[in-house]
Amino acid sequence: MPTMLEVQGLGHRYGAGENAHVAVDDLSFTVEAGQLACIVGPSGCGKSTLLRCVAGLLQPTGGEVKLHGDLVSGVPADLAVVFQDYSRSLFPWLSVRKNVEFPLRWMDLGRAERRDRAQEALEWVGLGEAGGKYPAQLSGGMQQRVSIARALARRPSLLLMDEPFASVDAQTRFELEDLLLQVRKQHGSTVLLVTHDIDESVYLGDRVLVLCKSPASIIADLPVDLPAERDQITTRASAGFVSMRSEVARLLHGGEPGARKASAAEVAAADLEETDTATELAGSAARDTEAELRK
Ligand SMILES: Nc1ncnc2c1ncn2[C@@H]1O[C@H](COP(=O)(O)OP(=O)(O)OP(=O)(O)O)[C@@H](O)[C@H]1O
Repeated sequence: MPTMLEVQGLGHRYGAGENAHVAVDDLSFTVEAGQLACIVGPSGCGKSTLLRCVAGLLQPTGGEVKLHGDLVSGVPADLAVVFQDYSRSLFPWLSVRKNVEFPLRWMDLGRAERRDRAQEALEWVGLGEAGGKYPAQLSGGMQQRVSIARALARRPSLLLMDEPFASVDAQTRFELEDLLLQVRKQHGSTVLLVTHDIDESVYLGDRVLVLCKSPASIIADLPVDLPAERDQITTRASAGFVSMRSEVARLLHGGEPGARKASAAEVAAADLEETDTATELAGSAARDTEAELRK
């Protein structure tokens, strides 16, 4: 696959002199077209700063970012960002459809095509019937779906997501994660997603880039060796998932990269945990379904 994104020696320092704060330091990686790469790191390590530099929203103080080989010096037209806080990124006075159409005004599209694209993107996220509503009439999870539709309507080459599911409840989070996997499969999207949630990074990613504490730099770049088809119950309970999750957790807690391979005993323990977790998750899914049916 061709390289979509190249980040080379990226650094960002806020302020100057005695008050300077280095948030990102000499960070390099590439993302191939069609890949879903997750960046995981502790709170405050510089994840959002990194993403803002990649998005062209912030001028890095060192290094460079290239999209399709072109230097990023402002927000590229074929890049879209989904932020954590949907309540601040949607315009409350515009209908859902108008919110999705809004960024299309800066593209060379007629009114009818803008409307069609917005409707199509709303259908991709399961909100084809909600175009006439206003954000306040939707749940938090639905509002975040609108934000995702708005990003997708631009048909970006690269979708950047900054903690996109951190402001919704656990059940909605699972639904939105699966929505992302489904959209990504249908459209072959290239995604760079930042999260502090280890499980989410392993569940979603083809690759997990682990960042160290501030200033952000990459301590490991791990391929996720799990089947492409993922499922909230069986994938999360699988031995491969459990082993990968422990590895990322170990690295985040200061472990040496590449120092560990799962032992037979650990895999056996993970298998036992797999059975317990699967039972627990199946029970919780059944309780949620019952609660839904009682409504
Ligand atoms: N505008 C700013 N001016 C000065 N320092 C800043 C600014 N924005 C962020 N920082 C600092 O840079 C560091 C990295 O911040 P950043 O928001 O990128 O981290 P993060 O990993 O995304 O955090 P979180 O996971 O909590 O959202 C933090 O120490 C933060 O206080």
